[in-house]
Amino acid sequence: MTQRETQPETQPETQREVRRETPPETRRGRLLELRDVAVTYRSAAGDVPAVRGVSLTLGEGEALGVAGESGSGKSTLAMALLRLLPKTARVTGGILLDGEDVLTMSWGRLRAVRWASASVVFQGAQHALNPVRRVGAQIAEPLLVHGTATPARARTRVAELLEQVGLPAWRERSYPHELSGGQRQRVMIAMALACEPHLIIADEPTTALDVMIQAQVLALIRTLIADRGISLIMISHDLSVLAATCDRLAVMYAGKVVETGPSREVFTAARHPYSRALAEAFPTVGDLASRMAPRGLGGDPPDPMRLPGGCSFRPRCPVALPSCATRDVELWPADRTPDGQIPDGPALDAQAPDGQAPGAPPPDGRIPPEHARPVPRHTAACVHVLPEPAKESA
Ligand SMILES: Nc1ncnc2c1ncn2[C@@H]1O[C@H](COP(=O)(O)OP(=O)(O)OP(=O)(O)O)[C@@H](O)[C@H]1O
Repeated sequence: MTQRETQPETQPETQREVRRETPPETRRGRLLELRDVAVTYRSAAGDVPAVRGVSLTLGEGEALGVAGESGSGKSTLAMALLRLLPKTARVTGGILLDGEDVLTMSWGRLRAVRWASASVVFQGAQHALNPVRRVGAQIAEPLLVHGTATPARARTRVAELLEQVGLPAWRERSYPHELSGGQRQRVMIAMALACEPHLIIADEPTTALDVMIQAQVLALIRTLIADRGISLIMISHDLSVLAATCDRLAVMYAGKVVETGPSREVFTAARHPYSRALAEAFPTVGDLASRMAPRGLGGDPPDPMRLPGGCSFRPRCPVALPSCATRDVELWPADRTPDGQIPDGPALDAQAPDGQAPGAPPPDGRIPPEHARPVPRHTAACVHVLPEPAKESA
């Protein structure tokens, strides 16, 4: 990077940094609603159920992180949002963007929606950018295709966009191979911003970058979406990156969302055993012990064509119960019993004093014994952590 190139302001990052949830008053309404979305690929070997009944909502100006291991269906879900999947994919359910169902809109309408209402930052800008076109022309393309700018205005706009993503205007004449990985990713972000969309879908936007550049690009994304009130769906296998960038997290396993919630809660006090394992799989920067011995996730994700019955995570789950072989994990709010009743006496959360480690019973014993379960906050709500679960015999 040359002296003339400006870097957007970055702040020191730690992998355990967790973004505070967007205050409710900044959310003006619901931008996106997924209703029971399922995606099945047809393949020579048979049908591959890549996404299995996902229902989610995204508020205006909200950032949602979708996490999960490789093969959990994150990219398939993200690409389904703008019907960017190959023809072998069959998508069912409802995808309401600004109240319009993406799955049933005409191709003409869909073309208008892409870039202008919602745009995508693909993983690996090296492959997403056209190698034989100057980056300025590529950033200008959505503006010209959508008729939102004349060629002269598009040129000015390209210079503005490059500056906003921390690149000098003269870079518009560069070809992708003349840029570093981080600079190419900035170009992708400039393209995504060009038509001032309401939603940006970022699929692993920093995966190919080194840690320092990753932090810069994440800080850039955070600043740009916050300044403009753009909603974000960010896909990553790295829960810590998502927790630092997004208001809410959705954790996917074997094509299903197994847990959603505010980033802070899902990252530091996950309820589902898989989310907990995923959060623990990443070392904490500054915590030598966790770096020396990061707790990997044992076993492999299941083959979507051969999913086990009941809970798909059961074969890898450290707290599986015999009943998990026949039914999925149920999560319920920490202040509710499994049948939805409010338990007698104050709930664990209500009683935990400030500064108290989540879930640890306070030393003064103010929590009635029946609520003081020795499990992290909200894991009290998970069927797996009710007192002394009987381990399934091998
Ligand atoms: N075109 C396709 N045809 C058949 N199966 C596919 C196709 N694309 C993806 N799959 C399968 O769908 C499942 C979900 O894949 P997907 O790429 O959405 O997962 P992912 O969580 O994004 O993984 P990664 O992080 O590795 O990109 C996987 O089992 C994958 O093999």
